[in-house]
Amino acid sequence: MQQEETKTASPCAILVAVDCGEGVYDAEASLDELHELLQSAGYEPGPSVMQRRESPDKATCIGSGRLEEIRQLCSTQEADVVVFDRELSPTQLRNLERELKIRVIDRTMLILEIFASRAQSSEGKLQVELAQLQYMLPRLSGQGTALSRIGGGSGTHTRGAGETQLETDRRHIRRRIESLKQKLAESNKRRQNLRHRRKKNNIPTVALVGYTNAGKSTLMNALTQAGVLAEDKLFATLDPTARSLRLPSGRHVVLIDTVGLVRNLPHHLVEAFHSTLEEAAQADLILNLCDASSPEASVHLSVTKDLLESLNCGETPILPVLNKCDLLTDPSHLPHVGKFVCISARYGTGIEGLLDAIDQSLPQIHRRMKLLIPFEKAGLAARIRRNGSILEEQYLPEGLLVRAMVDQQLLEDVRPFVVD
Ligand SMILES: Nc1nc2c(ncn2[C@@H]2O[C@H](COP(=O)(O)OP(=O)(O)OP(=O)(O)O)[C@@H](O)[C@H]2O)c(=O)[nH]1
Ligand SMILES: [Mg+2]
Repeated sequence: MQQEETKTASPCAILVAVDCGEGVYDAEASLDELHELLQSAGYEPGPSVMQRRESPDKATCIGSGRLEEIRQLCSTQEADVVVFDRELSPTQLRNLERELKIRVIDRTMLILEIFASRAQSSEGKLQVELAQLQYMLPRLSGQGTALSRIGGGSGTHTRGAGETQLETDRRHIRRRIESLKQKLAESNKRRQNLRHRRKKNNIPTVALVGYTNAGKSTLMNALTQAGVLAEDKLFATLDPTARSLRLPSGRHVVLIDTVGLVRNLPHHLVEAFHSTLEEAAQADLILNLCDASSPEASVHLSVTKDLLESLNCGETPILPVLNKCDLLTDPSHLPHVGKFVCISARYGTGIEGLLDAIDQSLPQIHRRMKLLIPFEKAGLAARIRRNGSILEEQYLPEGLLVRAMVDQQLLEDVRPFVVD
């Protein structure tokens, strides 16, 4: 008996790119990325359609000929969704869904969807929900489909006198947006307090920034496995994406993981993640991690750098870290980025070099302190002098009383001898 053909479990998507010749837009590369984004969102990418035109059609983004082609494709491919590789205006989205009688999403909605499924920390979840609601608010069609997709649920809210369902939904969303903003402001405050505490304790922060899939989390884990991750005695409450790390010099730093980037990151998302990304931009050192085996590595590095610059990273040194070097067959394919470190986070190659580079790239900070050093620890005074300076010294029966500028690297060692 012939087996009945079953449709694959993942929804099938038709990809659409409209190339209007904008300077930096590379339709092919962007479509490839859309392909990957679809896969990571759990879709099955189907055929793609590309159109070059002077400007996007105001009503439907693409021309009527291509629209017909997509309609055909949808039916032959039994597609479930059509994905546009650019942002669609509320009008375009509405018209396209009406014309194609199928779910239509744009690149931004897709990215937001991925973020929503990935967000782990409660703050991350709030940030993504805020971005989604802000994006959807003007795009509500009144049919309730958009809302139900992002978990808002439509038709369940009490309608005010004379209100249409659409108005009710909008009112509900606006209220939720306000409440999300408030919650985020609170957690932002908590984060600021943490940051101040670290500053006071002189603990430098190192931010791990980079394109999605560059290997940031793998690197975080590699550092843990290398045994260099100190248990966080110093900071009782680190947020889930920050960890304490001890460098070979003995200096402690806080390593911050950040949200993965993609080109044309939806601006709503950047806005929602502003405080997190800004924290990264304000770190003492930024590691710009990229997948060195990707032919797009240079683009990825510059997308990240541009974003950081838009966040006023100012004087913060940025160290490019080329990851996945185990996959590199031809080293001449490395992106040209000046000083950089090559590693393989997966195999732990180059991790020591990276830690040394972090040590060297961090600004050397000296701290003024008063210490009572027992005579048997006289060697410590010599080390302080070598890496910093002793401003005043006095011999007491208990030991040497000094006022000194102590190098960051020695902070741990001198801690037991600090006097107020
Ligand atoms: N071959 C190889 N694969 C690696 C290396 N580092 C990471 N990967 C793989 O790359 C993929 C992505 O790694 P992640 O650590 O999740 O990347 P990420 O930067 O945290 O990604 P996002 O969380 O999406 O921003 C995983 O499948 C890793 O196993 C490496 O050095 N070599
Ligand atoms: Mg990650």
